[in-house]
Amino acid sequence: METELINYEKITRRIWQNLYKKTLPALTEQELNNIKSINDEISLQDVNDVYLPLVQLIRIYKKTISDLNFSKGLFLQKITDNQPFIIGISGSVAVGKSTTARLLQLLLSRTFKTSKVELVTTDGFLYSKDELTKKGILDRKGFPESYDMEALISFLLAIKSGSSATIPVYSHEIYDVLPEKERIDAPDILIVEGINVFQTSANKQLYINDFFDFSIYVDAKEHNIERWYLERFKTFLALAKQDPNNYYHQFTALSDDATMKLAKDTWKTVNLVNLRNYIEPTRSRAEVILHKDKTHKIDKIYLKKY
Ligand SMILES: Nc1ncnc2c1ncn2[C@@H]1O[C@H](COP(=O)(O)OP(=O)(O)O)[C@@H](O)[C@H]1O
Ligand SMILES: CC(C)(COP(=O)(O)O)[C@@H](O)C(=O)NCCC(=O)O
Repeated sequence: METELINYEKITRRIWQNLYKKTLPALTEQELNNIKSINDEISLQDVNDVYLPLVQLIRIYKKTISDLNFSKGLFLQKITDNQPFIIGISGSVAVGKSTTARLLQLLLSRTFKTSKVELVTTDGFLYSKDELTKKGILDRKGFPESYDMEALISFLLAIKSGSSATIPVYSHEIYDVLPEKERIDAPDILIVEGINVFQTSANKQLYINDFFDFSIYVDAKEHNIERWYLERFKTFLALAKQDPNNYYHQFTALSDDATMKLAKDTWKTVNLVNLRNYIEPTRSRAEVILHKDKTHKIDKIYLKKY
């Protein structure tokens, strides 16, 4: 990885944690509880050492972009509307994108108290199971062709121009897109999380990246991500045990060995192939790469130099 990332400043955790000048007040008990409710295994040390400096860096980007837009307006002799600040988060299936995104949403809401911070995941833009079946790509779920990228771009266009918009919602429980949509009220800050957010759209006129004011890639070694995928699979099965409507319910009758074999096969033939061919190649589009060790602890941070 080192040789590929020559345009990044590599920052050790020890250096990074000292970049935070403690201008934000310490987290309250209530805020710590809220963070724990996102994922009770989350390390609060990571929140202090890694996420608070990250929020401070985002604050710098936000201010710089807002100043630039103001100056552009002066140049054009036009009053420009305040555009929402959009953050993209990518990385492998099961690397911890949603956990990172939800934590960031909470920390940004706390930092920008008067701002509305919304979070969307691109899973909702997957074609439905019926559509994937019709296209003959049901076994390609998560690959670029399985997403309606045009719809994702239309959504981002609406939000960037200050409008509200609706998004389709994906459910891991039913393993499909839900019939009802979710309304996203014009936010001040939007976080867009998904494996495909640094990929190009089919018509290539607009890149999703063009909408991002800040971007993060969550990274880890393949064998660690595989383990997290298998552990999450087991959690999904445990939750599905009492619920026959849950997609994972069908696997709860299988032996432990058989379920683990199934999950390992899915990882190897679908998600790992996707990671190597389509997700990891987009890593260098991120401003910041957060690298996690085997315990989910962030051990290295890379910040784009140019
Ligand atoms: N910081 C973290 N600390 C502990 N466990 C985590 C952390 N981030 C993710 N996980 C666990 O790793 C698995 C994958 O995380 P998730 O956020 O669902 O990944 P993604 O959205 O990338 O698919 C889940 O089981 C989650 O509980
Ligand atoms: C819906 C997904 C493409 C998106 O992944 P996420 O990062 O949200 O976990 C993925 O979870 C998935 O379903 N992959 C297809 C193969 C599998 O069942 O894991």
